[in-house]
Amino acid sequence: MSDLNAAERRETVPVSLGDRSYDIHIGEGLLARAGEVVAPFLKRPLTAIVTDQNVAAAHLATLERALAAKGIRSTAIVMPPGEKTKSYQHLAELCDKLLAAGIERRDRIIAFGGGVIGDLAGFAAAILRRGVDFIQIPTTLLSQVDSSVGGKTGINSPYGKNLIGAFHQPLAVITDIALLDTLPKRELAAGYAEVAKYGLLGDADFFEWLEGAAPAIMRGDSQARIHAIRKSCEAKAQIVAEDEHETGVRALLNLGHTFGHALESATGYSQRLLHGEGVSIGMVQAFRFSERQKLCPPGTADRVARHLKSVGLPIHASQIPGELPPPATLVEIMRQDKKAQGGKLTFILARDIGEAFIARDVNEHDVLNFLTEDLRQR
Ligand SMILES: NC(=O)c1ccc[n+]([C@@H]2O[C@H](COP(=O)([O-])OP(=O)(O)OC[C@H]3O[C@@H](n4cnc5c(N)ncnc54)[C@H](O)[C@@H]3O)[C@@H](O)[C@H]2O)c1
Ligand SMILES: O=C(O)C(=O)C[C@@H](O)[C@H](O)[C@H](O)COP(=O)(O)O
Ligand SMILES: [Zn+2]
Repeated sequence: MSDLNAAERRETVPVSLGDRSYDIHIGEGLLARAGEVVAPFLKRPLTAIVTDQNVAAAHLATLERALAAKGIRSTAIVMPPGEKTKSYQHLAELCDKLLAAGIERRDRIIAFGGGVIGDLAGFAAAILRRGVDFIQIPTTLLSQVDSSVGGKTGINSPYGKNLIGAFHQPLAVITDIALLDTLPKRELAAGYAEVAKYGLLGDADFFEWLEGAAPAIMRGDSQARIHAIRKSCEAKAQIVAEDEHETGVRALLNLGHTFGHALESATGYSQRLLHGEGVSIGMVQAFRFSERQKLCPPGTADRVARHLKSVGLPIHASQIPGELPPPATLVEIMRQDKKAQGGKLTFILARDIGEAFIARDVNEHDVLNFLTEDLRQR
Protein backbone atom coordinates (compact mmCIF):
# COMPACT_ATOMS: atom_id res chain seq x y z
CA MET A 1 0.00 0.00 0.00
CA SER A 2 1.47 3.40 -1.01
CA ASP A 3 1.55 6.39 1.33
CA LEU A 4 -1.36 7.79 -0.62
CA ASN A 5 -3.35 4.59 -0.20
CA ALA A 6 -2.79 4.81 3.51
CA ALA A 7 -4.17 8.37 3.68
CA GLU A 8 -7.24 8.68 5.82
CA ARG A 9 -10.64 8.58 4.16
CA ARG A 10 -9.24 7.89 0.70
CA GLU A 11 -11.17 5.92 -1.88
CA THR A 12 -10.36 4.85 -5.41
CA VAL A 13 -12.91 4.43 -8.18
CA PRO A 14 -11.61 2.72 -11.32
CA VAL A 15 -12.76 3.75 -14.77
CA SER A 16 -12.41 0.68 -16.99
CA LEU A 17 -11.66 1.61 -20.58
CA GLY A 18 -9.09 -0.94 -21.74
CA ASP A 19 -5.72 0.71 -22.35
CA ARG A 20 -7.24 4.08 -21.41
CA SER A 21 -8.38 2.93 -17.95
CA TYR A 22 -7.63 5.19 -15.00
CA ASP A 23 -8.32 5.73 -11.33
CA ILE A 24 -10.27 8.46 -9.57
CA HIS A 25 -8.57 9.13 -6.21
CA ILE A 26 -11.00 10.64 -3.72
CA GLY A 27 -9.99 11.91 -0.28
CA GLU A 28 -9.40 14.82 2.03
CA GLY A 29 -6.09 16.67 1.80
CA LEU A 30 -4.94 14.92 -1.39
CA LEU A 31 -3.82 18.14 -3.11
CA ALA A 32 -0.78 18.48 -0.86
CA ARG A 33 0.24 14.97 -1.98
CA ALA A 34 -0.69 15.28 -5.64
CA GLY A 35 2.93 14.82 -6.69
CA GLU A 36 2.70 11.18 -5.59
CA VAL A 37 0.01 10.49 -8.19
CA VAL A 38 1.39 12.77 -10.91
CA ALA A 39 5.09 11.79 -10.82
CA PRO A 40 4.74 8.21 -12.14
CA PHE A 41 2.97 9.55 -15.26
CA LEU A 42 5.69 12.03 -16.21
CA LYS A 43 8.42 11.21 -18.75
CA ARG A 44 10.43 14.22 -17.55
CA PRO A 45 10.00 16.34 -14.39
CA LEU A 46 8.05 19.13 -16.07
CA THR A 47 4.36 19.94 -16.45
CA ALA A 48 1.94 22.78 -17.19
CA ILE A 49 -0.88 23.54 -14.78
CA VAL A 50 -3.96 25.07 -16.40
CA THR A 51 -6.15 26.84 -13.89
CA ASP A 52 -8.30 29.94 -13.39
CA GLN A 53 -7.78 33.08 -11.34
CA ASN A 54 -9.99 32.03 -8.40
CA VAL A 55 -8.47 28.58 -8.06
CA ALA A 56 -4.96 29.99 -8.47
CA ALA A 57 -5.55 32.51 -5.68
CA ALA A 58 -6.82 29.86 -3.27
CA HIS A 59 -4.87 26.69 -4.10
CA LEU A 60 -2.14 27.01 -6.75
CA ALA A 61 0.71 27.42 -4.26
CA THR A 62 -0.24 24.12 -2.57
CA LEU A 63 -0.20 22.25 -5.86
CA GLU A 64 3.08 23.82 -6.95
CA ARG A 65 4.64 22.84 -3.63
CA ALA A 66 3.29 19.28 -3.91
CA LEU A 67 4.85 18.91 -7.37
CA ALA A 68 8.13 20.54 -6.33
CA ALA A 69 8.35 18.07 -3.44
CA LYS A 70 8.65 15.35 -6.10
CA GLY A 71 11.16 17.38 -8.13
CA ILE A 72 8.57 18.44 -10.75
CA ARG A 73 8.87 21.92 -12.31
CA SER A 74 5.56 23.45 -13.32
CA THR A 75 4.44 26.39 -15.43
CA ALA A 76 1.04 27.79 -14.40
CA ILE A 77 -1.29 29.13 -17.08
CA VAL A 78 -4.03 31.13 -15.38
CA MET A 79 -7.23 31.71 -17.36
CA PRO A 80 -10.15 34.02 -16.48
CA PRO A 81 -12.91 32.28 -14.48
CA GLY A 82 -16.37 31.55 -15.87
CA GLU A 83 -18.20 29.82 -18.69
CA LYS A 84 -17.16 32.44 -21.27
CA THR A 85 -13.63 31.00 -21.04
CA LYS A 86 -14.87 27.89 -22.91
CA SER A 87 -14.43 29.79 -26.20
CA TYR A 88 -12.42 29.61 -29.43
CA GLN A 89 -10.50 32.70 -28.34
CA HIS A 90 -9.43 31.26 -25.00
CA LEU A 91 -8.67 27.88 -26.54
CA ALA A 92 -6.29 29.53 -29.01
CA GLU A 93 -4.69 31.58 -26.24
CA LEU A 94 -4.23 28.48 -24.08
CA CYS A 95 -2.74 26.36 -26.89
CA ASP A 96 -0.22 29.09 -27.70
CA LYS A 97 0.76 29.43 -24.04
CA LEU A 98 1.25 25.66 -23.76
CA LEU A 99 3.48 25.75 -26.85
CA ALA A 100 5.37 28.76 -25.47
CA ALA A 101 5.91 26.80 -22.23
CA GLY A 102 7.64 24.09 -24.29
CA ILE A 103 5.07 21.36 -23.65
CA GLU A 104 6.01 18.43 -25.87
CA ARG A 105 3.95 15.50 -27.15
CA ARG A 106 5.09 13.21 -24.30
CA ASP A 107 4.59 15.77 -21.53
CA ARG A 108 1.46 15.86 -19.41
CA ILE A 109 -0.86 18.78 -18.68
CA ILE A 110 -2.71 19.24 -15.39
CA ALA A 111 -6.27 20.63 -15.53
CA PHE A 112 -6.69 22.27 -12.13
CA GLY A 113 -10.11 23.82 -11.70
CA GLY A 114 -13.81 23.34 -12.22
CA GLY A 115 -15.59 22.02 -15.28
CA VAL A 116 -14.70 25.04 -17.36
CA ILE A 117 -10.97 24.49 -16.90
CA GLY A 118 -11.31 20.70 -17.22
CA ASP A 119 -13.26 20.96 -20.48
CA LEU A 120 -11.00 23.67 -21.95
CA ALA A 121 -7.64 22.23 -20.85
CA GLY A 122 -8.77 18.71 -21.75
CA PHE A 123 -9.68 19.86 -25.26
CA ALA A 124 -6.41 21.79 -25.63
CA ALA A 125 -4.61 18.59 -24.56
CA ALA A 126 -6.58 16.58 -27.13
CA ILE A 127 -5.48 18.78 -30.03
CA LEU A 128 -2.06 20.09 -28.97
CA ARG A 129 0.59 18.38 -31.08
CA ARG A 130 -2.29 16.00 -32.06
CA GLY A 131 -2.77 14.83 -28.50
CA VAL A 132 -1.03 15.26 -25.16
CA ASP A 133 -2.09 13.32 -22.07
CA PHE A 134 -3.55 15.14 -19.09
CA ILE A 135 -4.50 14.71 -15.44
CA GLN A 136 -7.63 16.15 -13.86
CA ILE A 137 -7.53 17.82 -10.44
CA PRO A 138 -11.15 18.97 -10.08
CA THR A 139 -11.85 21.78 -7.62
CA THR A 140 -15.66 22.18 -7.70
CA LEU A 141 -18.31 19.73 -6.59
CA LEU A 142 -19.56 19.62 -10.17
CA SER A 143 -16.17 18.72 -11.57
CA GLN A 144 -15.51 16.18 -8.80
CA VAL A 145 -18.70 14.24 -9.49
CA ASP A 146 -19.02 14.71 -13.23
CA SER A 147 -16.83 16.72 -15.59
CA SER A 148 -13.42 15.32 -14.55
CA VAL A 149 -14.62 11.79 -15.38
CA GLY A 150 -15.47 10.33 -18.76
CA GLY A 151 -13.35 12.28 -21.21
CA LYS A 152 -15.83 14.76 -22.68
CA THR A 153 -13.83 17.92 -23.40
CA GLY A 154 -14.69 20.98 -25.42
CA ILE A 155 -15.79 24.56 -25.80
CA ASN A 156 -19.03 26.38 -26.61
CA SER A 157 -19.96 27.85 -29.97
CA PRO A 158 -22.35 30.70 -30.77
CA TYR A 159 -24.55 27.82 -32.06
CA GLY A 160 -24.69 26.08 -28.69
CA LYS A 161 -23.07 24.36 -25.69
CA ASN A 162 -20.05 22.09 -26.09
CA LEU A 163 -20.50 21.88 -29.85
CA ILE A 164 -16.76 21.82 -30.52
CA GLY A 165 -14.84 19.14 -28.67
CA ALA A 166 -13.29 15.71 -28.44
CA PHE A 167 -13.34 12.62 -26.28
CA HIS A 168 -10.01 12.60 -24.46
CA GLN A 169 -9.70 10.57 -21.27
CA PRO A 170 -7.43 11.76 -18.44
CA LEU A 171 -4.63 9.57 -17.07
CA ALA A 172 -5.90 10.03 -13.52
CA VAL A 173 -8.29 12.13 -11.46
CA ILE A 174 -7.25 13.54 -8.08
CA THR A 175 -10.25 14.68 -6.05
CA ASP A 176 -9.59 16.52 -2.80
CA ILE A 177 -12.81 17.38 -0.96
CA ALA A 178 -10.95 19.98 1.14
CA LEU A 179 -10.91 22.17 -1.97
CA LEU A 180 -14.67 22.55 -1.64
CA ASP A 181 -14.20 24.58 1.55
CA THR A 182 -13.36 27.68 -0.50
CA LEU A 183 -16.10 27.16 -3.10
CA PRO A 184 -18.92 29.76 -3.06
CA LYS A 185 -22.23 28.33 -1.86
CA ARG A 186 -23.96 29.04 -5.17
CA GLU A 187 -21.31 26.97 -7.00
CA LEU A 188 -21.64 24.15 -4.46
CA ALA A 189 -25.39 24.01 -5.05
CA ALA A 190 -24.86 24.05 -8.82
CA GLY A 191 -22.60 21.01 -8.48
CA TYR A 192 -25.18 19.30 -6.29
CA ALA A 193 -27.58 19.25 -9.25
CA GLU A 194 -25.28 16.79 -11.03
CA VAL A 195 -25.08 14.64 -7.85
CA ALA A 196 -28.87 14.46 -7.69
CA LYS A 197 -28.86 13.61 -11.40
CA TYR A 198 -27.27 10.21 -10.73
CA GLY A 199 -30.07 9.29 -8.34
CA LEU A 200 -32.74 10.61 -10.65
CA LEU A 201 -31.46 8.85 -13.74
CA GLY A 202 -30.79 5.38 -12.37
CA ASP A 203 -30.66 4.95 -8.60
CA ALA A 204 -33.80 5.67 -6.57
CA ASP A 205 -32.10 4.48 -3.36
CA PHE A 206 -29.29 6.98 -3.82
CA PHE A 207 -31.84 9.75 -4.41
CA GLU A 208 -33.63 8.75 -1.23
CA TRP A 209 -30.30 8.82 0.65
CA LEU A 210 -29.65 12.29 -0.77
CA GLU A 211 -33.04 13.51 0.45
CA GLY A 212 -31.76 12.84 3.97
CA ALA A 213 -28.07 13.66 3.50
CA ALA A 214 -28.25 16.88 1.47
CA PRO A 215 -27.92 19.21 4.49
CA ALA A 216 -24.77 17.36 5.63
CA ILE A 217 -23.29 17.46 2.14
CA MET A 218 -24.01 21.18 1.84
CA ARG A 219 -22.59 22.09 5.25
CA GLY A 220 -19.34 20.20 4.62
CA ASP A 221 -19.61 16.86 6.38
CA SER A 222 -16.60 14.94 5.02
CA GLN A 223 -18.11 11.47 5.18
CA ALA A 224 -21.31 12.54 3.45
CA ARG A 225 -19.35 14.38 0.76
CA ILE A 226 -17.02 11.45 0.09
CA HIS A 227 -19.95 9.04 -0.09
CA ALA A 228 -21.86 11.30 -2.51
CA ILE A 229 -18.79 11.84 -4.70
CA ARG A 230 -17.86 8.16 -4.73
CA LYS A 231 -21.41 7.04 -5.61
CA SER A 232 -21.58 9.65 -8.36
CA CYS A 233 -18.21 8.67 -9.82
CA GLU A 234 -19.09 4.97 -9.68
CA ALA A 235 -22.34 5.60 -11.52
CA LYS A 236 -20.63 7.70 -14.18
CA ALA A 237 -17.68 5.29 -14.52
CA GLN A 238 -20.05 2.38 -15.11
CA ILE A 239 -21.99 4.19 -17.82
CA VAL A 240 -18.85 5.53 -19.52
CA ALA A 241 -17.23 2.07 -19.46
CA GLU A 242 -20.29 0.72 -21.26
CA ASP A 243 -20.59 3.48 -23.84
CA GLU A 244 -17.57 5.81 -23.97
CA HIS A 245 -18.62 7.69 -27.10
CA GLU A 246 -22.33 8.11 -26.34
CA THR A 247 -23.79 5.89 -28.98
CA GLY A 248 -26.43 4.73 -26.48
CA VAL A 249 -26.72 4.53 -22.71
CA ARG A 250 -24.29 7.41 -22.00
CA ALA A 251 -26.98 9.82 -23.18
CA LEU A 252 -28.72 9.17 -19.82
CA LEU A 253 -26.05 11.44 -18.26
CA ASN A 254 -27.73 14.20 -20.23
CA LEU A 255 -30.87 14.14 -18.06
CA GLY A 256 -32.06 17.76 -17.84
CA HIS A 257 -29.41 18.96 -20.28
CA THR A 258 -31.44 19.47 -23.46
CA PHE A 259 -33.63 21.94 -21.59
CA GLY A 260 -30.74 23.26 -19.45
CA HIS A 261 -28.26 23.80 -22.28
CA ALA A 262 -30.86 25.76 -24.25
CA LEU A 263 -31.37 28.06 -21.25
CA GLU A 264 -27.60 28.46 -20.77
CA SER A 265 -27.18 29.31 -24.41
CA ALA A 266 -30.14 31.72 -24.34
CA THR A 267 -28.63 33.53 -21.34
CA GLY A 268 -25.28 33.95 -23.10
CA TYR A 269 -23.24 31.57 -20.86
CA SER A 270 -23.34 34.26 -18.20
CA GLN A 271 -23.58 34.42 -14.43
CA ARG A 272 -27.36 34.66 -14.89
CA LEU A 273 -27.41 30.87 -15.06
CA LEU A 274 -24.67 28.43 -14.04
CA HIS A 275 -24.49 25.04 -15.77
CA GLY A 276 -25.68 23.14 -12.69
CA GLU A 277 -28.55 25.60 -12.25
CA GLY A 278 -29.61 25.00 -15.84
CA VAL A 279 -29.44 21.25 -15.17
CA SER A 280 -31.59 21.69 -12.05
CA ILE A 281 -34.29 23.58 -13.93
CA GLY A 282 -33.90 21.20 -16.88
CA MET A 283 -34.33 18.06 -14.75
CA VAL A 284 -37.53 19.43 -13.25
CA GLN A 285 -38.72 20.23 -16.77
CA ALA A 286 -37.80 16.72 -17.94
CA PHE A 287 -39.90 15.20 -15.12
CA ARG A 288 -42.80 17.64 -15.71
CA PHE A 289 -42.72 16.86 -19.43
CA SER A 290 -42.64 13.12 -18.62
CA GLU A 291 -45.68 13.55 -16.40
CA ARG A 292 -47.47 15.54 -19.07
CA GLN A 293 -46.78 12.74 -21.58
CA LYS A 294 -48.26 10.29 -19.01
CA LEU A 295 -44.94 8.46 -18.74
CA CYS A 296 -44.38 9.18 -15.08
CA PRO A 297 -46.68 9.14 -11.98
CA PRO A 298 -48.19 12.51 -11.01
CA GLY A 299 -46.29 14.18 -8.16
CA THR A 300 -42.85 12.89 -9.20
CA ALA A 301 -41.71 16.23 -10.63
CA ASP A 302 -42.86 18.00 -7.44
CA ARG A 303 -40.72 15.63 -5.36
CA VAL A 304 -37.70 16.31 -7.59
CA ALA A 305 -38.30 20.07 -7.42
CA ARG A 306 -38.73 20.03 -3.63
CA HIS A 307 -35.39 18.33 -3.17
CA LEU A 308 -33.43 20.57 -5.53
CA LYS A 309 -35.04 23.66 -3.98
CA SER A 310 -33.98 22.46 -0.51
CA VAL A 311 -30.31 23.02 -1.37
CA GLY A 312 -30.99 26.45 -2.85
CA LEU A 313 -31.17 25.51 -6.51
CA PRO A 314 -33.53 27.22 -8.97
CA ILE A 315 -36.25 24.86 -10.15
CA HIS A 316 -38.11 27.04 -12.64
CA ALA A 317 -37.02 29.23 -15.56
CA SER A 318 -38.84 32.21 -14.03
CA GLN A 319 -36.06 32.31 -11.38
CA ILE A 320 -33.47 33.23 -14.02
CA PRO A 321 -32.89 37.00 -13.81
CA GLY A 322 -33.73 39.03 -16.93
CA GLU A 323 -35.76 38.26 -20.03
CA LEU A 324 -35.79 34.86 -21.69
CA PRO A 325 -36.37 34.35 -25.41
CA PRO A 326 -39.73 32.87 -26.44
CA PRO A 327 -40.21 29.07 -26.29
CA ALA A 328 -39.87 28.77 -30.06
CA THR A 329 -36.35 30.19 -29.84
CA LEU A 330 -35.46 27.71 -27.10
CA VAL A 331 -36.68 24.86 -29.32
CA GLU A 332 -34.63 26.31 -32.19
CA ILE A 333 -31.53 26.20 -29.96
CA MET A 334 -32.36 22.59 -28.99
CA ARG A 335 -32.13 21.54 -32.66
CA GLN A 336 -28.34 21.93 -32.33
CA ASP A 337 -28.26 19.43 -29.44
CA LYS A 338 -25.74 16.65 -30.15
CA LYS A 339 -28.34 13.97 -29.39
CA ALA A 340 -30.59 15.14 -32.26
CA GLN A 341 -30.85 12.65 -35.13
CA GLY A 342 -32.13 13.51 -38.58
CA GLY A 343 -33.41 16.82 -37.24
CA LYS A 344 -35.50 15.04 -34.56
CA LEU A 345 -35.03 15.93 -30.91
CA THR A 346 -33.87 13.40 -28.34
CA PHE A 347 -34.70 13.90 -24.66
CA ILE A 348 -33.92 11.98 -21.51
CA LEU A 349 -37.31 11.36 -19.94
CA ALA A 350 -38.34 9.31 -16.91
CA ARG A 351 -40.84 6.63 -15.90
CA ASP A 352 -40.12 7.36 -12.24
CA ILE A 353 -37.30 8.54 -9.98
CA GLY A 354 -34.30 6.39 -10.88
CA GLU A 355 -35.87 5.25 -14.14
CA ALA A 356 -34.72 7.59 -16.88
CA PHE A 357 -34.74 6.51 -20.50
CA ILE A 358 -33.70 7.85 -23.89
CA ALA A 359 -36.67 9.16 -25.88
CA ARG A 360 -35.74 9.61 -29.52
CA ASP A 361 -37.90 11.38 -32.06
CA VAL A 362 -39.74 13.55 -29.51
CA ASN A 363 -42.46 15.60 -31.16
CA GLU A 364 -41.28 19.22 -31.40
CA HIS A 365 -44.84 20.56 -31.04
CA ASP A 366 -45.24 18.67 -27.77
CA VAL A 367 -42.05 20.30 -26.49
CA LEU A 368 -43.13 23.72 -27.70
CA ASN A 369 -46.57 23.40 -26.08
CA PHE A 370 -45.02 22.17 -22.86
CA LEU A 371 -42.50 25.02 -22.72
CA THR A 372 -45.16 27.61 -23.55
CA GLU A 373 -47.30 26.40 -20.66
CA ASP A 374 -44.36 25.83 -18.28
CA LEU A 375 -42.82 29.27 -18.88
CA ARG A 376 -46.23 30.92 -18.38
CA GLN A 377 -46.62 29.33 -14.95
CA ARG A 378 -45.25 30.80 -11.67
N1 LIG B 1 -17.05 17.22 -19.51
C1 LIG B 1 -18.11 16.84 -18.82
O1 LIG B 1 -18.45 15.66 -18.75
C2 LIG B 1 -18.92 17.87 -18.09
C3 LIG B 1 -19.84 17.47 -17.12
C4 LIG B 1 -20.56 18.45 -16.43
C5 LIG B 1 -20.31 19.80 -16.70
N2 LIG B 1 -19.38 20.14 -17.62
C6 LIG B 1 -19.06 21.56 -17.84
O2 LIG B 1 -18.51 22.07 -16.63
C7 LIG B 1 -18.72 23.48 -16.63
C8 LIG B 1 -19.17 23.92 -15.26
O3 LIG B 1 -18.19 23.56 -14.31
P1 LIG B 1 -18.18 24.17 -12.84
O4 LIG B 1 -19.54 24.19 -12.31
O5 LIG B 1 -17.12 23.46 -12.12
O6 LIG B 1 -17.83 25.70 -13.09
P2 LIG B 1 -16.47 26.52 -13.17
O7 LIG B 1 -15.36 25.73 -13.69
O8 LIG B 1 -16.82 27.79 -13.87
O9 LIG B 1 -16.17 26.85 -11.64
C9 LIG B 1 -17.12 27.58 -10.93
C10 LIG B 1 -16.52 28.81 -10.24
O10 LIG B 1 -15.88 28.41 -9.05
C11 LIG B 1 -14.53 28.88 -9.02
N3 LIG B 1 -13.79 27.84 -8.31
C12 LIG B 1 -13.47 26.62 -8.76
N4 LIG B 1 -12.94 25.87 -7.78
C13 LIG B 1 -12.90 26.65 -6.70
C14 LIG B 1 -12.47 26.45 -5.37
N5 LIG B 1 -12.03 25.26 -4.94
N6 LIG B 1 -12.55 27.50 -4.50
C15 LIG B 1 -13.05 28.69 -4.91
N7 LIG B 1 -13.50 28.94 -6.14
C16 LIG B 1 -13.42 27.93 -7.02
C17 LIG B 1 -14.16 29.08 -10.46
O11 LIG B 1 -13.14 30.03 -10.58
C18 LIG B 1 -15.48 29.57 -11.04
O12 LIG B 1 -15.63 30.94 -10.78
C19 LIG B 1 -19.70 23.78 -17.71
O13 LIG B 1 -19.01 24.35 -18.80
C20 LIG B 1 -20.25 22.44 -18.10
O14 LIG B 1 -20.66 22.40 -19.44
C21 LIG B 1 -18.70 19.21 -18.31
O1 LIG C 1 -20.46 12.94 -19.48
C1 LIG C 1 -21.53 13.01 -20.09
O2 LIG C 1 -21.81 12.23 -21.01
C2 LIG C 1 -22.52 14.04 -19.75
O3 LIG C 1 -23.48 14.23 -20.47
C3 LIG C 1 -22.31 14.83 -18.49
C4 LIG C 1 -23.00 16.18 -18.50
O4 LIG C 1 -23.26 16.50 -17.14
C5 LIG C 1 -22.12 17.29 -19.05
O5 LIG C 1 -22.75 18.53 -18.83
C6 LIG C 1 -21.68 17.15 -20.48
O6 LIG C 1 -20.69 18.10 -20.79
C7 LIG C 1 -22.80 17.36 -21.44
O7 LIG C 1 -22.38 16.86 -22.64
P1 LIG C 1 -23.02 17.26 -24.04
O8 LIG C 1 -22.56 16.17 -24.91
O9 LIG C 1 -24.50 17.32 -23.86
O10 LIG C 1 -22.48 18.57 -24.40
ZN1 LIG D 1 -23.80 18.60 -16.93
